[in-house]
Amino acid sequence: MLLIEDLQVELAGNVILKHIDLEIKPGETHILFGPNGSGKTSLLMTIMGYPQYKVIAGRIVFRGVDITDKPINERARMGIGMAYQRPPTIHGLKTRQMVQICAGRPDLPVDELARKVNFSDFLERDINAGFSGGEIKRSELLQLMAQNPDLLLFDEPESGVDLENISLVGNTIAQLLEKEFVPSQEKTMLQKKRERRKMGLIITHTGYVLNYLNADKGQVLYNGILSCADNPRDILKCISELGYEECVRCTLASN
Ligand SMILES: Nc1ncnc2c1ncn2[C@@H]1O[C@H](COP(=O)(O)OP(=O)(O)OP(=O)(O)O)[C@@H](O)[C@H]1O
Repeated sequence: MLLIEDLQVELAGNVILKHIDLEIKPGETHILFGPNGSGKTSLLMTIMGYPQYKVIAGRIVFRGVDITDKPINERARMGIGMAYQRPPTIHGLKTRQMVQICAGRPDLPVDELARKVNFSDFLERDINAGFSGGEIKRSELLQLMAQNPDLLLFDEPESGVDLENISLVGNTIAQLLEKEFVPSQEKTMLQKKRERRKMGLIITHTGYVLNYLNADKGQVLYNGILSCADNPRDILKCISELGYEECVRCTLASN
């Protein structure tokens, strides 16, 4: 389980996340909505452990361990992985090598994994060098497939992806989160659902990803404050019809 309690985060002298409480149970996927600049990426980067996001109060607990002060590599080892919105280009490091590093083992069937996300032609290119927006998203997915973490953080995985590849991205995310399964005679759908352990936190503006997986909960981050918790499709409808401020109004009214 991921448990965030009363988290406050400062970036470049400004408090960008205020009193965040969040709980993601094993098997759950949460969706994070919010206007530009509201702090969504900052929340994911803080969970991942980037030191420039300074935790000034509160704590982050992952699988029962307080990870608030733990470095990124240790969090990754514990099973946290992230698909970034704008990952850096690293000249001199081939995509194939990066994928092997993510897996932590040299015998990974990289070519087989790459075929699944239509990325075979990019393995010998330097990581992210000249990749288009959509290619970056598939590269990020490939790295996550290799790492196979228990908590997956996705920062706008569908943005910039063309219509042909959107189902590939959506279905790959569903597979990574163990959402996709065919009910068998031995196990019912409910039994399989209960066995799921992967946790997900996905930032989306468009909500396309909701067409490919069943998300358990949606939340709105507005001005650094988590301000609504509801069915993600209901939140998306509310935002498209009435705007983000309505989510804040709902929260204020219910408190
Ligand atoms: N390095 C930085 N120095 C100063 N301010 C920063 C820095 N990085 C981000 N910010 C600010 O922190 C705030 C939160 O940014 P963040 O990227 O978390 O927003 P977001 O909700 O993910 O936005 P978007 O939907 O546009 O991706 C913004 O006001 C942003 O300008």
